[in-house]
Amino acid sequence: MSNVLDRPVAVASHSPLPGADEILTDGALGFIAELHERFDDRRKQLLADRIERQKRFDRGELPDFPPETAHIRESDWRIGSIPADLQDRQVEITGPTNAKMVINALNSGAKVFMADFEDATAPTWDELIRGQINLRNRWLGRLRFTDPATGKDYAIGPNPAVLIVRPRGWHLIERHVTVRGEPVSGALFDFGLYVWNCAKAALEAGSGPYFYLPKLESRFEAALWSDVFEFTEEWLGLDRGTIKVTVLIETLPAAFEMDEILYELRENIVGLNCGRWDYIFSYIKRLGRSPDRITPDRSAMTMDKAFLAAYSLRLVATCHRRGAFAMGGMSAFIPVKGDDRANSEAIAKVRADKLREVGNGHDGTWVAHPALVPVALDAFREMHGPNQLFLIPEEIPTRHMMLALHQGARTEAGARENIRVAVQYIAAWLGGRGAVPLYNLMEDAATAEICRAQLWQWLRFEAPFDDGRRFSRDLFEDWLAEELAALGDVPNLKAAARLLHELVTDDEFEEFLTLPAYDLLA
Ligand SMILES: CC(=O)SCCNC(=O)CCNC(=O)[C@H](O)C(C)(C)COP(=O)(O)OP(=O)(O)OC[C@H]1O[C@@H](n2cnc3c(N)ncnc32)[C@H](O)[C@@H]1OP(=O)(O)O
Ligand SMILES: O=CC(=O)O
Ligand SMILES: [Mg+2]
Repeated sequence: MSNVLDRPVAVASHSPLPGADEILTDGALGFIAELHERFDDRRKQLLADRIERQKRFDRGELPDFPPETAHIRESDWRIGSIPADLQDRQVEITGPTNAKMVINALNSGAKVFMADFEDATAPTWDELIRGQINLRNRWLGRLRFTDPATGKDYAIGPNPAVLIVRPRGWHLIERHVTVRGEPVSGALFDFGLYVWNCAKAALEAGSGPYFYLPKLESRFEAALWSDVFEFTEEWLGLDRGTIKVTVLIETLPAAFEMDEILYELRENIVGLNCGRWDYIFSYIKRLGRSPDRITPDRSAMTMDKAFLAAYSLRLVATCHRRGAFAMGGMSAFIPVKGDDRANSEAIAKVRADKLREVGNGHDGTWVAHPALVPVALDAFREMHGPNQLFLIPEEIPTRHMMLALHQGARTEAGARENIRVAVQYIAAWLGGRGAVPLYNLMEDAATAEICRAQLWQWLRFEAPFDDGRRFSRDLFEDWLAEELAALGDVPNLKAAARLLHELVTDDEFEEFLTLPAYDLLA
């Protein structure tokens, strides 16, 4: 069902969720319609530009620092002010927006909670709307939850984490809201609804409308966000620069425009973050058709080596020169239940990852689970202060280092793991869950993208494995069938397997697995 109003706004909703009418007001929908009318054509053009650029990468072009913006990289300028409650970003917990997790994350002892409508969320209408209601309730001081399974009551305690919201990337649409019959952008919907409903309440509470921006590919995409913010601040009567954002550098092209992204967003930006999982995915996606860039097993691509190490160091150097925070990223290890030894090993790996980030000069990091907050806080105590903005590394990784491929084997175990993880993750996503624990690792949209992208790349080149075999269509079909049989009766597994099969065997590389998956999402 949809209502098309004259000043175009349309909302289709499956079920009347309690509280939805309080956030989906005429004012909020009118504002989202304004965002759509003003900015959606540009969004679509920028997505088309990504595809054009991909054609050049496919012909062998490699990312480089744009010559036309050398003046931005070479001149001295700094970003605008950073609010008091964003000065200490040492440990940030991330997670989906359901009430229990929001409350647990706010109470976790982390400095910041990033409420995620992107990698950790399967964007069903109910999940999105409930998430927005929960975030608004946080600012209205009325967020509560009783777990029906345990009867336990949840409420926000003293000193909650600072709230930052991650809207979806530019590529996704929100099909339940249309303007002149066209679905609006998921990013503009998530951003618009939150900022409309919560900006003033957040400011009154001494915080502000803070966002993480995912999956940007260029300075032009940053400039689009900047214009969205300028318009929003004017529309809502906020001072210029009230909205504050941290941009994830999680695509290979964006890593070559970090200065430019900071510059375009200088009124609103406070830092960059190493979104390592999408970054690996982007490396495979953008350069994956080159036979000399066939990646090794996912587990061999670690942050201390090759293109990942180079980009972390370059991000620190770029940010600190401009007075911006250089955030680390997410270690995928999570606590292991019922096995003390495996748990200690997982914790030790997280600690080592966080100490590496401190050593690289990062100002803070991400964790996926409340039990990891003290581990990361302890590692970041090594910084001897709330941040390391004063630290400007002298050696800045070169273009060559930024493109260096990880070395390592491709193995049957690695391929089977990619199949198992991708298929189970897609099944969970189709069931409405965007982050899941699998084999003692946190898996979300970004990590699952790596799995399916590697399978596609290996199949395309019949990549050699360590045992002398090459990864062929027959092997893929056999291993997929065997892994599915071993998994047994998992909800949505058949649909997930069909989608994975299509993604891996198609000649074309699908930009995001969540695009075809969204068509299947109930
Ligand atoms: C690549 C990227 O983009 S990373 C960012 C996106 N990804 C994420 O945000 C993932 C966040 N993490 C999670 O979703 C979860 O921790 C998972 C899926 C990895 C693991 O989930 P589970 O195995 O169900 O967690 P587990 O059972 O250990 O949870 C124990 C308790 O901690 C809570 N918890 C777990 N993770 C979180 C979290 N990230 N935030 C808040 N609370 C959490 C649970 O709600 C549960 O609370 P309870 O004891 O009150 O019932
Ligand atoms: O969003 C974070 C990532 O690693 O991807
Ligand atoms: Mg990501």
